[in-house]
Amino acid sequence: MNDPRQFVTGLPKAELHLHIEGSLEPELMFALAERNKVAIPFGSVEEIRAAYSFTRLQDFLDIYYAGADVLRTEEDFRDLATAYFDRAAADGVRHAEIFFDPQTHTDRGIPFQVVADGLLAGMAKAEARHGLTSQLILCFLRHLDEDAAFDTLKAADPWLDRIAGVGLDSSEVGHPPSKFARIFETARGMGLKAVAHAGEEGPPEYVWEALDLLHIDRLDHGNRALEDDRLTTRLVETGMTLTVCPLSNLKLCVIDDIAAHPVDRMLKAGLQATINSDDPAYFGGYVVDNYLAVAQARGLTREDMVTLARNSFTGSFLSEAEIARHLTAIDSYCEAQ
Ligand SMILES: Nc1ncnc2[nH]cnc12
Ligand SMILES: [Zn+2]
Repeated sequence: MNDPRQFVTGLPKAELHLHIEGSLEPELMFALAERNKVAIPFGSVEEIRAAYSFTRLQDFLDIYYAGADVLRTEEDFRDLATAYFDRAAADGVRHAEIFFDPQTHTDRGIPFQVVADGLLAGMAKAEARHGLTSQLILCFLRHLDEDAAFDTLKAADPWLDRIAGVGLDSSEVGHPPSKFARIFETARGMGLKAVAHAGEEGPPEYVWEALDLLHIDRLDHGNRALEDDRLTTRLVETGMTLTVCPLSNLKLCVIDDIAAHPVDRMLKAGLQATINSDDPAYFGGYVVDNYLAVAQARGLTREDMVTLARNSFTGSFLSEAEIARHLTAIDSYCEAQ
């Protein structure tokens, strides 16, 4: 098969870095605004898309939190998740570990139950419809304080058997992982996995803190870890999975040009890099678009793409048996090419 898009689409893969609120496409934003009689500051879908021009993470976050205001009911969260899973399934995603930001909703008066049950309904539907499995990762907003994170974990208590782990997202610089050491310790003590955004805009020191203070199982982004050789060695030696998001890096100006993306340097260094879409509705592409963007810009081989797909399963929170089943599916796919 010569067409790279066809090859990458057919390649079984997992998506490990996806903010479900960041999959809210302008069309659905518009439809939900109408359904819920919520005023939005845009006259058309085109106007919304035209506003998606960012020079740094905070520009994006401001518009992303504003967009989430149209999400009001369980049905809205279910429809949001369903739209993402339908799109992901079309991209050959077999398993997804999705982030959600409960505080973005509870702070607007939307109960945790509405958010969680809506998303879980979408997840069940995706498994029935596409055989696509998924897990939920509850993210704490790092621009808020530790008490707010503890309140959120308490609100999540009845759902903890359906939540795989906790994460840390939002404005990175000025909000180091150390601010959340105690909540991560509590969450890990409850048996939850731990992930954190670090080294996206923040310095390598934040990645060190995520490792040493939050004891993360997976590192979200991690681009700036490459600035520190000792840190890179630590990540390689511990087999830490990095959830890398090329189009996000480009749109948020973490890199100036996609041709400067470090994913092949990461692979060459021995890092367990994976490819993900982060906030696809805002950054102009789903997971296959992200693979293809770096494949083209950095001359990745098919072998590299297979490595990235394999890493997405080995870095997932699936059981060993489930990981082995997906890796066998990748082998069978490659043999059939
Ligand atoms: N790329 C990103 N970095 C930090 N917080 C986020 N929330 C949604 N997308 C994010
Ligand atoms: Zn992210």
